[in-house]
Amino acid sequence: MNYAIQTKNLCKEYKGELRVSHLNLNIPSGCVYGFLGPNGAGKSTTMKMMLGLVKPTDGAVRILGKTMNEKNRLTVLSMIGSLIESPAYYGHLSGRENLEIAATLKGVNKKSVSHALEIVHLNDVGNKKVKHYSLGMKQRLGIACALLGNPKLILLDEPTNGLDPAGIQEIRQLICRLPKQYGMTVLVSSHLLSEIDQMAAEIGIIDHGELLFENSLHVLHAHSQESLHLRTSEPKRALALLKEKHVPASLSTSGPDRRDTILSLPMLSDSELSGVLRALITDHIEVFRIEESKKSLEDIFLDLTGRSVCLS
Ligand SMILES: Nc1ncnc2c1ncn2[C@@H]1O[C@H](COP(=O)(O)OP(=O)(O)OP(=O)(O)O)[C@@H](O)[C@H]1O
Repeated sequence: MNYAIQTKNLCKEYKGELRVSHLNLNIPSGCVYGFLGPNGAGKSTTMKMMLGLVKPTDGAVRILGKTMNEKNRLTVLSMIGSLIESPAYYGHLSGRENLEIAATLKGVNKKSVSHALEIVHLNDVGNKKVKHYSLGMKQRLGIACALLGNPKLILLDEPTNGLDPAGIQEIRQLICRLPKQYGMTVLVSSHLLSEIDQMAAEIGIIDHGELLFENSLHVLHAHSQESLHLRTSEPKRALALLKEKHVPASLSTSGPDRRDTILSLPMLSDSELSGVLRALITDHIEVFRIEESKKSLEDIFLDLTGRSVCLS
């Protein structure tokens, strides 16, 4: 596989504490990679190390096939765009003028300003003063700035923080378009699994500086099969009966004091379920209630890693 970023044993220590610990990330090229973790997990520190803004205590960062070192740092960084902290703008200048200044500072052709404004859908308001922009527009301008010079890779640290739902939606759609339309790799961090779920193909989950999970989102979802839960008059006898019929079933408890014993089954087709119900009723077991449920991504994550992380 082709990787846009790989980190090898990447560590950062602050005041004697490892805040990023032996991180081995593998970020495939041409996708949106969601870098997830609760506040303080070490996401920003990791991204800053990728951008050479923070010096690793140990380990290495490989970007677009090159292991970053003092000699090649500037060449490597010229291939990356980033939005790490809230961008600062000149409010009395237009979005376009702000980008032109950024282009000059970056040594990028000013022609790329129009293209960047187009990608983030700000071309209509490019000549408006930034002080009149909404927060969402300012954030899109920040992404436009990251896009100057057509980088192959962009790093966005919590780009939807503080935005209203409409602004979040705009940024999300914009991020999803970047790999498809422009062949870019996007590394986007968030503390919200639900948000990453809507835009990333690959995810890495970090907590207390350690990588807990890295895989495609499909793998998480593959574990999220729906299941059926039956409340019956005699759960134990129902379980035995279904086992006899080779229906994979199990018992679990629910309710306020966990007093209700529930029969859980994998999702069945209509005809399979009607067969199960017929067997129970024929055996004089009453079925009071049937519910369908789907595991939340947090639950799946807990099953996979044995660790509970608050990502909602
Ligand atoms: N310059 C610094 N000096 C000392 N400690 C730091 C420094 N920068 C970050 N830390 C600590 O490192 C840990 C990871 O911080 P980091 O900002 O990377 O987390 P994060 O996952 O990006 O979370 P958030 O979204 O809250 O920024 C935190 O405990 C933080 O206090």
